Amino acid sequence: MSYISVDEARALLLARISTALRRTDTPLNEALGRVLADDIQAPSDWPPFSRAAMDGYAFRSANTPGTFQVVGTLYAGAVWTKPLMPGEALRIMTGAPIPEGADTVLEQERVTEGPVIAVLNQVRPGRNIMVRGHEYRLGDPVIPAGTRLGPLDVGQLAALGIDRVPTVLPPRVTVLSTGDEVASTTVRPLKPGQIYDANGALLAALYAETFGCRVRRLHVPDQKRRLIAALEKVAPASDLIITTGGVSVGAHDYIPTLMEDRYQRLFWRVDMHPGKAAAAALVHDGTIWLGLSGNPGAMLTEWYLLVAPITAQIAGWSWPERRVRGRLARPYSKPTRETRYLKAHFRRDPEGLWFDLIDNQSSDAIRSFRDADGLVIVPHESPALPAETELEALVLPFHRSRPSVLVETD
Ligand SMILES: Nc1nc2c(c(=O)[nH]1)N[C@H]1C(S)=C(S)[C@@H](COP(=O)(O)OP(=O)(O)OC[C@H]3O[C@@H](n4cnc5c(N)ncnc54)[C@H](O)[C@@H]3O)O[C@H]1N2
Ligand code: MOO
Repeated sequence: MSYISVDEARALLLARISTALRRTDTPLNEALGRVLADDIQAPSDWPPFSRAAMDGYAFRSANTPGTFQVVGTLYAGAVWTKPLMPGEALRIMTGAPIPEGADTVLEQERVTEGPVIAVLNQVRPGRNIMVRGHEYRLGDPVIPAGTRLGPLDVGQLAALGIDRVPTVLPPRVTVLSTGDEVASTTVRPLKPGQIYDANGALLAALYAETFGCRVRRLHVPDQKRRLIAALEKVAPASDLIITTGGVSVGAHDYIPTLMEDRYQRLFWRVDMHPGKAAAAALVHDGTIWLGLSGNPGAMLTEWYLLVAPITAQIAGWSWPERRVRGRLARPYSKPTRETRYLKAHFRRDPEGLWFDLIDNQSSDAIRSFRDADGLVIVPHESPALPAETELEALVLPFHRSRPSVLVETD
C-alpha cells in the first residue's frame, strides 16, 4: 500500500487553490472574524481635533499664574468660534474642542469657580489636552491586510469612521456526512447499529470558530448515486466539499474509486495514523473534495494536518502551525509503520518539556482530543521508543476543554 507524506498531500492541495483572493466589501457590523483584503490607512487624523481631557477651564498657559475672565461654556459637540484673548478662560467640558488661543486645560477642582477664576500656580502647556492626531495621522497604517478582524479592530475602524471594509470572501464549505448508520442528533431513540453524526457538528463548529463561517451540512446514505447527486448539486457553490466516512476498503467504501473514475483524484492514503485513509479529488471546475475518515478522531487529525491549512489559504491567511520539542514521559511500545500523531498532555518541569501520552488513542474517540494539548509525532518506521525519547509535537490550537468559570455545584 503506498502513502504520500502529509507535506506532499498539502502541496498537492495548495497547488489547486487560486492565489487570487475573492474580495468583497463588508459592512463593518458584519466584519468580525473576516480577513482584511487590503491594508487600512487612517482616513484622517485621530482624534480629529484637539479636545479637553477633563472638565475645567481652557486658557493660555503663558498667562499663569494669573486671573482669567470666564467668557463662556463649551460643551462636547459644540465649537467655540472666537479666539480666546490673553486673560480670558473658557469653561470647557471633556471632549469639547480646544478653542483657538488656548493651549491648556485646568481641571475645575483646582479653581474656585465664578465669573473670574484665579490660577495660583504656573500651568504647563498641553495639560489635559488630547492632541489632534496623537493616535493616528492621516495616512498612517492602521491594520495590515491579512488580519482576521477582532473586536478591537472593529472598534478601531469605527473610531476612524470606516463603515465598510475590503475583506476576503469566507470559504464556502459543504460537509457531507456519509454512512447508512449515521443519524441526526434529533433522532430518538437510535435504532440498533446507528450512531449519531458527530463529524458534521464537529466540522461545523471548527469552521465557525476558526474561520468565522457557516458550513452547509447534509447527510448522504451509502449509495454511490446519492453521493454523486449530492456532490454535483453542492459543487458549484462550494470551494471545499468534505465527506466523512467511506474512504477505507470496506464493501461500501466506494469513495476512493469514485474519485478516481469520475473526478480528478489527487491522492488517496496519507502517511498519518490516525487518518491514513484520507483522499482528495477535484470536482468539476476546481471544487476541492476531501474524503476524510468516518472515525471522528481520525477525521480531526486529518482536519488539523490537511484541511485547516488549505482552508486558511482560501480564507487569505496562513495556518499558524506551532511545533515544540519535548521528551516522552513514558515508553511508547508500538513499532510504527505510518507516522503517528499521538494525543498528549504537555508538562513542563526544570528538566524541560514532557509529553504524557493519553491512554486512549483510539481513532473513534473525541474525548482524548478534548484532553490533549497537542499531537506528538512519531516518525514512520520507528521501533518501540523508550522513555525520554525526544520528539516533536504539534500544538493544538484553542480547543482544550477545561472549565474556565467556576460553577456552583451545591
Ligand atoms: N480492512 C481494513 N479496514 C479498515 C482499514 C484498513 O486499512 N483496512 N482502515 C481502518 C481505519 S484506520 C479507519 S480510520 C477506518 C476509516 O473508515 P472510513 O473512513 O471508510 O469510515 P467508515 O467506515 O464509514 O466509518 C468508520 C467509523 O466511523 C463512524 N462514523 C462514520 N461517520 C460518522 C459520523 N459522521 N459521526 C460519528 N461517527 C461516524 C462509523 O460508524 C464507523 O464506526 O476504516 C478502518 N477499516
Ligand atoms: O484513518 Mo484510521 O484512523 O488511520 O486509524
